[in-house]
Amino acid sequence: MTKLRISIVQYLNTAPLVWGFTNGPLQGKYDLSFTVPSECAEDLRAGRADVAIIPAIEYQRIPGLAILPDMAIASKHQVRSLLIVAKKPIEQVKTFALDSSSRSTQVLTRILCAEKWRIAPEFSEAVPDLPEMLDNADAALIIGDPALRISLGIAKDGWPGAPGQTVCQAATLGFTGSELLYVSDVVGEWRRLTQLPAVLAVWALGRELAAPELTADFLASRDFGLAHLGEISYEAAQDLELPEQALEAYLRDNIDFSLDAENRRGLELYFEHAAKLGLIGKAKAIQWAPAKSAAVKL
Ligand SMILES: C=C(O[C@@H]1C=C(C(=O)O)C=C[C@H]1O)C(=O)O
Repeated sequence: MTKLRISIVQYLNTAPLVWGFTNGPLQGKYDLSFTVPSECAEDLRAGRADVAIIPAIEYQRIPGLAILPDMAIASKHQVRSLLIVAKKPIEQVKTFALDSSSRSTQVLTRILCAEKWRIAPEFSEAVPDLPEMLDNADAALIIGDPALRISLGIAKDGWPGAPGQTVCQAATLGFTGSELLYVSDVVGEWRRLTQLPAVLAVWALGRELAAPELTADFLASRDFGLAHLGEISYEAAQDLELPEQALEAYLRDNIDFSLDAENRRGLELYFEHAAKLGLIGKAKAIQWAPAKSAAVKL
């Protein structure tokens, strides 16, 4: 039998979800590939993958999908790896470069601009290179490990600005075209707007493939990952050349790997806002893949 193909986000935040597949008892069972979130969605849409972790908004844009229950890349209060970096206070921003690896957070950013900051900047997409983005726009959205690296840098050298913002010298982030940069955490801003968490990514697959045994493998892989956060952080610290303790704190405190009731409410409200702004059609209800009644422990 050929192995199911799984398309996986290459950032650290997804490592716990797949640790059972990459470093645990389910190693070798599936055919794994790693890329940025926007490409994971394209892999599923184009049939290059059978299962993918997709930006949550893409569930609304790709027909015929089911979502695996109880798991996600979500964040309750502050995420640290989804950042808006602006050359001026956010209310004055007129041009905005959006990380082309992102789909979910691009939409969150547009919602925040329209409904929180009441600005209507001109948006463009760009590869995640902060100095280049800020050479061409007043503000930039950057996601994933490159954003986490920025967060860890400004934790040392920045200072608090307006509520939820950090201000730093532009030079701290390797940018010379302005004196100060204003950094906002996208989940922090979303939480202040809605009092709810943000769900960034979900496991999705074609409905015909959804089966309790498959859901059970993904849940078991996630639980195996959560039991090995120390090991995951140790390995990531070597790869990313970032401090192990800070990476472990990020995985424990900033990322939430569940789809609990509060996260599901956050996700539904997000779909409603996106539909209201015309970024998706009318939001469709979530079709869940079936699960076994009791979790399996690896
Ligand atoms: C928390 C994050 O969430 C990611 C953000 C995504 C998006 O903006 O489309 C998609 C997948 C997630 O892995 C992150 O990458 O830092």
